[in-house]
Amino acid sequence: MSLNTPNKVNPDLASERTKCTFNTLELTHHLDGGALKTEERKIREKYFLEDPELQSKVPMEYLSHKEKYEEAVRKACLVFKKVQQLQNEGKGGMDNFREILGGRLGSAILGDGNPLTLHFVMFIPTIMGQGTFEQQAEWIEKAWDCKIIGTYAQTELGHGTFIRGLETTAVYDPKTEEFVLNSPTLTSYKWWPGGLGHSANYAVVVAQLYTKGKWHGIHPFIVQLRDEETHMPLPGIKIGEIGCKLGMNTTNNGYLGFENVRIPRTNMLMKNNKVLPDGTYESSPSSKLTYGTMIFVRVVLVQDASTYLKKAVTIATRYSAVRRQCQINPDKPETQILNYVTQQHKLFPNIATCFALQYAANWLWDVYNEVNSQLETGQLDNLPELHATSCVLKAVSTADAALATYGLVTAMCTYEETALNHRVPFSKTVDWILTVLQTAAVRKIELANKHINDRIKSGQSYEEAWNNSSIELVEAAEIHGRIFIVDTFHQYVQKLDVSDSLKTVLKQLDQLYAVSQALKLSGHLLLFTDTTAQTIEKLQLWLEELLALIRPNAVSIVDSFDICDASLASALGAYDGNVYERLYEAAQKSPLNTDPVNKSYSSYLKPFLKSHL
Ligand SMILES: Cc1cc2nc3c(=O)[nH]c(=O)nc-3n(C[C@H](O)[C@H](O)[C@H](O)COP(=O)(O)OP(=O)(O)OC[C@H]3O[C@@H](n4cnc5c(N)ncnc54)[C@H](O)[C@@H]3O)c2cc1C
Repeated sequence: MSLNTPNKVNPDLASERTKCTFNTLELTHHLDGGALKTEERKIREKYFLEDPELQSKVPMEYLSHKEKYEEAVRKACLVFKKVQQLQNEGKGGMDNFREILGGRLGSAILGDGNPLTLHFVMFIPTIMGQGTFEQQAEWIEKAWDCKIIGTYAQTELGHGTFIRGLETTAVYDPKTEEFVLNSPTLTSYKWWPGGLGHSANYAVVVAQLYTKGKWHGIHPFIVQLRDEETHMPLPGIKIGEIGCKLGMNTTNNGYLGFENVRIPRTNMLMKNNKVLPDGTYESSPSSKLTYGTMIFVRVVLVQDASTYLKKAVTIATRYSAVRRQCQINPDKPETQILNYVTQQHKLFPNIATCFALQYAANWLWDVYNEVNSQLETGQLDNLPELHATSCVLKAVSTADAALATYGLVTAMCTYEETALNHRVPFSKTVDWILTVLQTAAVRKIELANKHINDRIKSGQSYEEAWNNSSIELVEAAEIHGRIFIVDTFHQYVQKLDVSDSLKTVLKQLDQLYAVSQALKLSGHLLLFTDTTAQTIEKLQLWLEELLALIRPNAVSIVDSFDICDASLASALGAYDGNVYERLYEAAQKSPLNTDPVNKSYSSYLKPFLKSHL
């Protein structure tokens, strides 16, 4: 089926599209970053999604765990060969990789994860960020050309969040100028890394460094895991896949143990810290630089959260326009479920969230690149702020996206100077919402800080007091993250150079996002600001007004995301809205439907039925 070429469009969906008050193509171009970017994206989608080799003969969901992995490796290799082909034709660039590895195109081809993603998302960036020029020269080309496939092995069975507690050891032996890697316990086994099970033959391994009998903390090492020809695990490498998980079952997450595995001294990534041939250790100005790759991944995750949410709301909004159920007026026919305000309330704030997260992700991407270039010149001042903002945005965006698809900044507040003690009378503006949310955030932090100090005065250590106050601290961080997203959305919309009709729609979405967040945080507003119950009521009415304003454009807004049917991979969300035909067609692909009577009938059901219990 070609991309987004409508068959006969469902009449309800067609009628929704006639109500649109703005130019959907203008919005598509705006979201893509310009008409040229839209064109490039469409060419890329056609190039990948219309390749018959990238389609599965039997839908992946019906395969066994092992078959799924094998099919995923087949597709992943083909995908990266095709990316390479694009690079060779001069059509390369970051966008190919971001689209293929990220939510939009990547998840369309490999919906349950790509076993080679870690190679591009973490192995290569870690070498680029933490390798010396010599190390980059040695490894990057091989890695780019996929002569080797790497992963990033940090987490251990017993150690996740607490990275300093990792147990894998790398002990320097100056006689041979090698590090000796060991996994002293079961809890020290690496656990989780994507592609580690059976795909990668190299890994960046994070281990505790010892040299001249002294411990120097965690450091990254490039370790060969498998023979480059036979792919057999090398001596001393204990490796496998961790098994079935709730999701991402084709990412080939693996485990890894070491028994006296020797690697050359030059395999320690030494841009920041060094071990000289005689074992002398030279440390970097900031040990925090080791965490750079994790920040990169968080930045990408915020973008992906927006992409996944766009897919989800496209499917849900189109289906809600097609599906008719019950009556609002008993003497009228069944109504489109999109007419129920509760359904609009489920959908439209999430549509607004797609925009909010995309603008926040754009901001984060720009700041990430800026801070990275500052790091090159040894300037570290903005690293903590980037770390904190990327953490909270990742947490808020993925949680909100997960809530919709399924069902910290630090205690040092940046608004301290705002001194918001005066009364701020209600006005139906996003600026008013921002002001009261900021006041609530400041007071929340003040209160958490007071509780930490009270606990310290009553004899608790600072760390205990922090842990005991951490519910409030996390809530304060979450409020801060949400204010940040509301603010970024609002700023973007103010500056936009688009037609008046589109600006009107984006302003409605901006307001809807802000009002939804204010209502979500209404408990804090009532507690910490002079917001009254009457004001909350006004916010609620404003929300309902916005839902009604957005209603006529809902289908057209999600159409503007321009996610083709092959990428949506949904019977309910296809552009033509022929949901019932598509559901029936999809059911026919179930392997259970190949035989009219399944063999379990004669084996179990029949004897059971005839046994006269
Ligand atoms: C799909 C997937 C892919 C992954 N890929 C990789 C990979 O490629 N490479 C890799 O190295 N790792 C990978 N990981 C591992 C991932 O980095 C860890 O899961 C993550 O760091 C959290 O560690 P944990 O799961 O051990 O949780 P834990 O550290 O055990 O934390 C469990 C919970 O305890 C609480 N907690 C822990 N510490 C604190 C604290 N200080 N304060 C308050 N609460 C706390 C939190 O609520 C947390 O959610 C992957 C994980 C998943 C799920």
